[in-house]
Amino acid sequence: MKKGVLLVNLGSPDSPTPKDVKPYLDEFLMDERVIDAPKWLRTLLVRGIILQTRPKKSAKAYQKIWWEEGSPLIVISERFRDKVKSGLSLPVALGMRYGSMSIEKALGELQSKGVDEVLLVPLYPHYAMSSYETVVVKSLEVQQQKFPEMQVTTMPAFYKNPDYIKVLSDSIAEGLKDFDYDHILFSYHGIPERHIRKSDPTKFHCKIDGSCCKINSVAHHTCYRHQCYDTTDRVIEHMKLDESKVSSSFQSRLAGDPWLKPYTDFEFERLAKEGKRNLAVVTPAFVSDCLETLEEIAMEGQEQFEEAGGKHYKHIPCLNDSDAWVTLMVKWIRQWEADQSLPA
Ligand SMILES: C=CC1=C(C)c2cc3[nH]c(cc4nc(cc5[nH]c(cc1n2)c(C)c5CCC(=O)O)C(CCC(=O)O)=C4C)c(C)c3C=C
Ligand SMILES: [Fe+2]
Ligand SMILES: [Fe+2]
Repeated sequence: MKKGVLLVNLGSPDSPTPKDVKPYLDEFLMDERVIDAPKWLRTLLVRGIILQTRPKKSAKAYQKIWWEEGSPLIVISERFRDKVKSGLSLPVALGMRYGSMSIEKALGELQSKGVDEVLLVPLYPHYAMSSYETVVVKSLEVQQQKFPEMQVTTMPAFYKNPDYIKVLSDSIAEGLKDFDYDHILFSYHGIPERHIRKSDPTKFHCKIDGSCCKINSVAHHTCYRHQCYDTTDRVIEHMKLDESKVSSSFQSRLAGDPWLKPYTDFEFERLAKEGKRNLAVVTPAFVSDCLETLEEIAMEGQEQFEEAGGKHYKHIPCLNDSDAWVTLMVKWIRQWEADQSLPA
């Protein structure tokens, strides 16, 4: 069999205009793992309400961060793919869960190179039904329908892998080199609390009560909240940080039901009001900078923190196409190529 790699990230609209943002948001929010209501209700919510106003608002936000070459998330993911590819002798393709750079096109590219054994790499460190799981389900659906001769192996969420924690910690240390922080906020993308309960295979462990994520359980394999806190704890340990100067929060919520707390925007205010003057923010739920880090955190976050009395603010970039991150991905892929082993 001939091996190849499929990297998958979330995707972006084709351009930062309402005309292109609308179909992208439609595909994204009509995903039953993102808005998990019955189809009739999801259609009513998304097409009847959200898509009436959000494309215009989102397009404005995209315009603030858009690069000459295109969407930062796409451009960074392409640079990452190219660098990973140059460290390997097997084909590497990049697909997006939503938008025009589809998973189908990427698998087709691998097929045209004779690949029939694929390592699927969802570019998310943590498991959530709205990120990692939907990439896996969609990729397997496309494989079964269009490429039945292919075999697919999936890389697990790597949030606690010691090599990943080292690469993340080193990137944070680099970002803090010229910044005399008095607090570091780990801001993760939020999800509705309901999704945590839905993904709990025991159906009783995850109570989101402050302690369940610390008590050992099989539920942690699919508990996004546990995995986020675990990443923060491991970085604290690796970097020997003062625990009292670090906290975690969840950003980017949509209106409606309760999302994971504490909410990042409320934390900016709380930390400033508590007298924190110099705030560093790291966003480890994303491997590539994107709308949610470049606009919501780097731009809006700074404004919110400073308005509440904060003085100095620094967003530490994601791993992006840094040499250390590329080298680690190449190492994981080579291990799979050699003996099928996957990072744990
Ligand atoms: C950690 C990864 C992500 C999870 C989990 C996630 C859940 C999630 N997202 C929405 C709604 C939106 N997210 C949007 C942008 C966006 N989300 C992620 C990652 C995760 N989302 C990324 C990387 C991006 C940026 C994409 C880019 O092009 O840069 C958007 C679009 C922008 C906007 O209108 O705000 C929406 C909408 C939900 C509802 C959800 C879980 C239920
Ligand atoms: Fe999102
Ligand atoms: Fe949990």
